[in-house]
Amino acid sequence: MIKTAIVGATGYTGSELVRLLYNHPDVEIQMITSESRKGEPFSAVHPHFEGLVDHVLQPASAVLETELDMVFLALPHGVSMDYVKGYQSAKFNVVDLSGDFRLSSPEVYEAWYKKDHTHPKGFEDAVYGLPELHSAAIEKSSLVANPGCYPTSAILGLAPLIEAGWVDPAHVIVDSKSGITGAGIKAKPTTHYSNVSDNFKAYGLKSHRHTVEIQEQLSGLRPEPLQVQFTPHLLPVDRGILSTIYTTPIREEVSDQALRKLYEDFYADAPFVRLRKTPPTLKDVRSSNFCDIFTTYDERTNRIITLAAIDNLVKGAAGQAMQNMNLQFGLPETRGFVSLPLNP
Ligand SMILES: NC(=O)C1=CN([C@@H]2O[C@H](COP(=O)(O)OP(=O)(O)OC[C@H]3O[C@@H](n4cnc5c(N)ncnc54)[C@H](OP(=O)(O)O)[C@@H]3O)[C@@H](O)[C@H]2O)C=CC1
Ligand SMILES: CC(=O)N[C@@H](CCC(=O)OP(=O)(O)O)C(=O)O
Repeated sequence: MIKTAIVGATGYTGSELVRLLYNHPDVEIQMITSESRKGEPFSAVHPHFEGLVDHVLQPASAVLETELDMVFLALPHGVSMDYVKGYQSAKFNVVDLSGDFRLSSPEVYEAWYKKDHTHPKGFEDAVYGLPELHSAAIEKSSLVANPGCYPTSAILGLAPLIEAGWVDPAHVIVDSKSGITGAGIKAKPTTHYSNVSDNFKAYGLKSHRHTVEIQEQLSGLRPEPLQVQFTPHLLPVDRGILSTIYTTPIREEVSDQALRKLYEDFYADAPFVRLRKTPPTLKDVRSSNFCDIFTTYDERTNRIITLAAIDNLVKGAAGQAMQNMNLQFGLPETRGFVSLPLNP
């Protein structure tokens, strides 16, 4: 059994990790931590786990005093980096759900996150945890930087087109919409009920930190300079992301049939990417680890439109983290995933 700790489990991704790991046949949830609620049962914080997961919440400092094989960090960015620094000589594997080690260098991080990085060495060790692109490196890594939710949908939607050189890399437009759990559990004006309910808005224009994450990952697939215009939006739903991606083909022959073949070949060994024949909806992937993709060519405008849908808490966070853990421990990527999409 993989003895596992979840650090920061009073938040949304932490509790989602517990929900998924509970059903994993090779995992024993050894420890769940919280600073703000330590000493209370996990199920007192998340009552839907009552009678299922009643572990007493430990302080995160207990991680280093316990025999563990696996630690998930479900902490805010800027907080995770110090934990990773403290785990340098530990024997367990780590998947960090924050953005602290996803980018190429501390300099790029500091430019986009507008904060200092306290553990630059982590960038040398961390592997970007998108299994569809980096499974071989993830298998060998003890520190995985789990991707952001928006980047997961955008990169999976674009990777086949970029790698094949089918589209103009200088003009890629990613228009994404996310449910409110993407913003974390802490109440803030932007997540206030009356600001979200019956409303819809764009935010982070020109400057959202996921722009550089998407750009860096896609740039690794192709030598030409790549420029992404990324605009996130907040939907009045609790979970789910739908990204609508516009690209301009630079090869002569593009058709729906050719696009389908390109994506099928690229994702031949990707069990969680479903190539859809119709545009996916959020509920088609809700609660599952699927990324559903639909792509089509519009002859009138000479554009390719690609849609990618994920559950931000599953494929966009906790599910992807469990998929990465499976790879780190030499298990099939799909091991332990039992939840089918929840629709309605
Ligand atoms: N929500 C999403 O859809 C996604 C989130 N992520 C990333 O995953 C990480 C966790 O996200 P999420 O679960 O949504 O976050 P939440 O805000 O819901 O939870 C974070 C938890 O971290 C703990 N924590 C420890 N130290 C601090 C601190 N100094 N300030 C605030 N909280 C602290 C808190 O628990 P306690 O105080 O009890 O210890 C809190 O419950 C983040 O880095 C986020 O960016 C990535 C992809 C998608
Ligand atoms: C709806 C919403 O607010 N979403 C978050 C992104 C969530 C996520 O994946 O963020 P990390 O890169 O920090 O892990 C945001 O835009 O900041």
